[in-house]
Amino acid sequence: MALRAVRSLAILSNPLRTYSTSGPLVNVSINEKTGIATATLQRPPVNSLNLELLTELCTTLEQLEKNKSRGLILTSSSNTVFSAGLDIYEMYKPNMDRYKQFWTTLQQTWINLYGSSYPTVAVVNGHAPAGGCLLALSCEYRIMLNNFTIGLNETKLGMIAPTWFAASMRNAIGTRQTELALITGNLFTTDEALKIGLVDEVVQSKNEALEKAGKFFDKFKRIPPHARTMTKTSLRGADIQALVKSRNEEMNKLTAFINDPKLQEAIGMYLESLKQKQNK
Ligand SMILES: CCCCCCCCCCC/C=C/C(=O)SCCNC(=O)CCNC(=O)[C@H](O)C(C)(C)COP(=O)(O)OP(=O)(O)OC[C@H]1O[C@@H](n2cnc3c(N)ncnc32)[C@H](O)[C@@H]1OP(=O)(O)O
Repeated sequence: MALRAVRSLAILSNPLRTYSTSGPLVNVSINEKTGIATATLQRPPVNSLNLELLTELCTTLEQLEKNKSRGLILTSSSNTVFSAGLDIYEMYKPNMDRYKQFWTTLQQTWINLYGSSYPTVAVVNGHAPAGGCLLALSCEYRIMLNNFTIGLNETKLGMIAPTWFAASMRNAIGTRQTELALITGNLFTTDEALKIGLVDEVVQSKNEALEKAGKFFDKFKRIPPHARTMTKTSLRGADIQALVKSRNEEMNKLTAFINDPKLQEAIGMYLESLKQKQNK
């Protein structure tokens, strides 16, 4: 908390610096006038989150923090998928060293995004199941285009959403709705998501979403950044601390979980069903 306060106070005195962190999987552009960064996920066909994409995103978020970013818009280069969630191939017959690196990077990406000192908006311009929904939930504000689905559907896949996935959802829609959403593994339509507060606004086009995102950032023009950041930390800090404390324990459980032959069989069948869908 104290460190964050010092860092956020520094925002008041440091001028904005320009920098480039674009990589092949995450394009980063900075609006010179507003200082707002846009990170666009670009791993076709569905922006599934593999180790390489997560590493780029994690580094981008670290750079934005270091450079005292004014804000971040997280979006997708696809017209139909924001992110299909974790890359299922990272969990299917995994190499255990890579698997551990993958989870460590996912955890750190969440810590950086959920706990960022700068304001964050997800422009959800396509489907956002599971890990895709997690990314959106980790932002402060979600603007979604119509006719897509979003939710933490892990139970439908025979998996469990980790506690910090659940905490991110609870932060947005409260305990009751989170419990219902998680046990049913529901994927919400855009309108259903709006109704329960899983997204904040529904729009018809990406341009409209970007315009609304600008209005969200404008709200902070007259708010001292340190007050904003400390308030965010007071609301989200406990969730982050809970993961920081249980990181190793979680890794041990995940390792045992992923090596269960029944789970591997289920993942294999799920991958097959996704492939079959394409053949229809
Ligand atoms: C304390 C410790 C104990 C806790 C234990 C925790 C246990 C682990 C927790 C795991 C949490 C998991 C989180 C996840 O994110 S799992 C991933 C869930 N995601 C999904 O189920 C989405 C699957 N995809 C889709 O529904 C559709 O693809 C989508 C709607 C997103 C897009 O549809 P579209 O028709 O546009 O595209 P296709 O379905 O045809 O897909 C195109 C190709 O992409 C492949 N694909 C899709 N999704 C994924 C994915 N998530 N990973 C890898 N690959 C994916 C798909 O197979 C197609 O491939 P081919 O072109 O090769 O056929």
